[in-house]
Amino acid sequence: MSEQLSDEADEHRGGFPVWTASTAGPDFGRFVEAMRTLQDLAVSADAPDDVFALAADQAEKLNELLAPYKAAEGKAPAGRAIELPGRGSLLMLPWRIEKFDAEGVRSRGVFRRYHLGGNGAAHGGVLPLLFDDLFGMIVHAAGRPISRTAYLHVNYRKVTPLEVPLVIEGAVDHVEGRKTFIKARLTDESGTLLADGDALMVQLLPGQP
Ligand SMILES: CCCCCCCCCC(=O)SCCNC(=O)CCNC(=O)[C@H](O)C(C)(C)COP(=O)(O)OP(=O)(O)OC[C@H]1O[C@@H](n2cnc3c(N)ncnc32)[C@H](O)[C@@H]1OP(=O)(O)O
Repeated sequence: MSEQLSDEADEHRGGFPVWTASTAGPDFGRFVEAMRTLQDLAVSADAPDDVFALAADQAEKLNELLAPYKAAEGKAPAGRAIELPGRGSLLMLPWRIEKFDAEGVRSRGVFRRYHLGGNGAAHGGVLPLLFDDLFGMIVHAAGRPISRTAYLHVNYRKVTPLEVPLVIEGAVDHVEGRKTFIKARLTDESGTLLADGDALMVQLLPGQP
């Protein structure tokens, strides 16, 4: 990430660094998808111990392969590969953005086995992650200065299923000075409301992390 911030940029970015999109090659996307499947299997496999021993050997080898390439924040393609689900970050939900403009942001995807909470439903903790990431994008798409979430409220209206195509959409509700108030809804493809949320994003002051 670039550390070269002009005074003018600082007014709109607080102490936030400048980000650039990743130019990762095609195999990065394949790697991320394989890792997502591995996450699904890591939380669902019921294998004999000798199979887990082999899996551990291979996972340790993979760690050895990648460890020399560990980079500072903003350098790795994860999180910056905007063409990939979840921007290529395993932390993010593997959803794809289909609308991104000043009127709002919409993305689609599924919760996978990795996101299981209990009795077939998505874990309650992953919904705020989905909403918070969307809220950050909404602020950016609306052309608001870089802001951080001051609060985030999620109403769980129905249990959220796994492996079912879902859509989340939200927009700026209103702005008061440094404060951007945002609302969003998570539905299934027939429009059934699963959760809705709202947040306050506060514009960073110059130098604020
Ligand atoms: C391409 C790049 C895209 C980048 C997107 C970046 C997205 C990043 C998203 C996140 O960072 S999420 C991470 C989780 N959030 C945090 O870690 C934020 C931690 N908290 C803070 O950093 C500060 O509390 C914060 C910057 C949010 C506000 O601190 P300030 O000292 O600058 O503001 P202040 O406390 O004076 O509050 C400013 C206004 O907001 C109001 N406010 C602040 N927190 C509030 C709250 N929790 N509830 C209600 N109102 C709140 C506060 O009352 C006040 O209202 P008024 O101006 O009307 O007086």
